[in-house]
Amino acid sequence: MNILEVTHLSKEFNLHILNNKRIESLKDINFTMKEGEIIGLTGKSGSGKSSLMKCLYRTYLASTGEIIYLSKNGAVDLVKADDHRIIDLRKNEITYCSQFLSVIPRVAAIDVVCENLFRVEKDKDFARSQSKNMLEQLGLPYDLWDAFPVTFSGGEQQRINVARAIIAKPRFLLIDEPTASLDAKTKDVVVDMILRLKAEGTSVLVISHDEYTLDRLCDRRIDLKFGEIISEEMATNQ
Ligand SMILES: Nc1ncnc2c1ncn2[C@@H]1O[C@H](COP(=O)(O)OP(=O)(O)OP(=O)(O)O)[C@@H](O)[C@H]1O
Repeated sequence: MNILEVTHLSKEFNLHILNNKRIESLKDINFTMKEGEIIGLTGKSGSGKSSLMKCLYRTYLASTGEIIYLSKNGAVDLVKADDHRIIDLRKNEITYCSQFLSVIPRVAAIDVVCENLFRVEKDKDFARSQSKNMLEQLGLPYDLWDAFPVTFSGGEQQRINVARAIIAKPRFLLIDEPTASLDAKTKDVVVDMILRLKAEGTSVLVISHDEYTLDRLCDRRIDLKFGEIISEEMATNQ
């Protein structure tokens, strides 16, 4: 069953301060995604990968087209859905993990990771134990668990970001460069965590420039160039 059907999606920006200069970041994008599938979005810098992800999460409102998402409560067009529906989907089904961690200052790493789980898990001690478990698997030094992530290194922040995004096991995960600043061992831990989510039914759209990560994760790749899909390929291990 398809969890996502994207048809004739385009996104353009009108830059008012530059005399209404028009930038077409996505042009007539069409693809479908099966439930439980992992699709890798690839393409050079500026090809439109993040724009596509942001349209799916409704950070950007698409200029034209449809994004039909099959939610637990039926199909919804993410372009036309009202803001309440989008907020509800973000709370309960769709998680977006950007490349960079943004956090409230002075919240301990362990609580940042718990944030999404607190929404669905009433037992706070259980949520904290899940968070500790993830930080341990990701090799975040014990000393940092109650420290504030704003001061962490790039790789440490990335681990917090990924842990926070996947701890509540979203139904649909949009994840941008999950392994970019990680060493080989931690990269494998993150890839294994995402594959475990897939095994439990999560559908994943992942942006990555890392061939190893893409090879291990993806069922299919969609390659973008100048805002258009130039190829769609099944992974060789399929
Ligand atoms: N908010 C915005 N306002 C104006 N132009 C934008 C905006 N967001 C994206 N763009 C433009 O859309 C095009 C695609 O950008 P996008 O960030 O989607 O590329 P990308 O493939 O994700 O690149 P990267 O790999 O470097 O992150 C670029 O030309 C960019 O300048």
